[in-house]
Amino acid sequence: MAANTAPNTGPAIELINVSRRFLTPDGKSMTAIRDFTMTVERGEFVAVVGPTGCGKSTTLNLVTGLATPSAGEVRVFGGPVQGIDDRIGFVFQTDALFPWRSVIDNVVAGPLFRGTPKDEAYASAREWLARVNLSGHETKYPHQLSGGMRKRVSLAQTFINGPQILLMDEPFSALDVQTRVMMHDELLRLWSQSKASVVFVTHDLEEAIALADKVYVLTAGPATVKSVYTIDIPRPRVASEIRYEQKFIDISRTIWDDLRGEVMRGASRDEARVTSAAEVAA
Ligand SMILES: Nc1ncnc2c1ncn2[C@@H]1O[C@H](COP(=O)(O)OP(=O)(O)OP(=O)(O)O)[C@@H](O)[C@H]1O
Repeated sequence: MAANTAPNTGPAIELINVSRRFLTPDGKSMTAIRDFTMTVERGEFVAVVGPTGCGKSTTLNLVTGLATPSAGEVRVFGGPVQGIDDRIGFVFQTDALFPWRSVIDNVVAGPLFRGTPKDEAYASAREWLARVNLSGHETKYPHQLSGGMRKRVSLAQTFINGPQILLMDEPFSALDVQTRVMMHDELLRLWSQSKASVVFVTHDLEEAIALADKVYVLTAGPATVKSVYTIDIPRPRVASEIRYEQKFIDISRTIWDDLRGEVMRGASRDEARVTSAAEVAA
């Protein structure tokens, strides 16, 4: 496979005054993101929180190239976004596991696709499965695993490719609370060894604070950056414990005071939409 010749300077990700508009089914223009500016430094963990439907996933799609900006500029390692970039890995809410493949065959898929020799690829997959505590489960199929185990397979499947940027869109939101907190510690451990730059989209403010170096609070749509908070809680962090610390509670209260207004604004707009739709239908 050809070496990646994309530029490799500057911060990991820059969104500079980006706007993104979509056409609605009735032909009107709808602005999902407006004048959005965000910088993710190399090795930085950034969390993005905001009301439902405000435009969080669209920011990730702009980085992957799945969406193109209507105005402004998106840069990855100093260069424009051009097609699929093999330096970027993803973990989404729904698993991207092939149900017909065993656990190890799911994890090995990336390296084999990139041309890694078979023995080497399988050795690496076994190693990554050990790192996410799934040794002994290699030959099982996804349907035989719990939600948390499937998520750990997803992490191994992503980290095995050595992504320099990791985009995560509500990756743990389908898990129960206890499993989710365990996954936070798992993710922090893998991330601290990988030095990847992360953008983690979530509805869960506590999750954002426990994991991130910086938390971006977005406005109710169209999404703009309302505030950016630096989370000065030292690392390594134990996500399952720091949420009981006074400093964590104080940070949560400050950011929630800021976010609450946007959540209420988003909710009252949704309500108005439902009411007017009901009026049209009546
Ligand atoms: N391809 C598209 N075509 C038309 N509209 C779109 C498209 N993608 C997103 N939108 C709209 O843009 C807005 C923002 O969507 P987006 O999925 O980015 O929000 P979100 O904050 O991630 O949502 P949620 O919190 O529900 O996950 C929404 O109103 C959505 O309907």
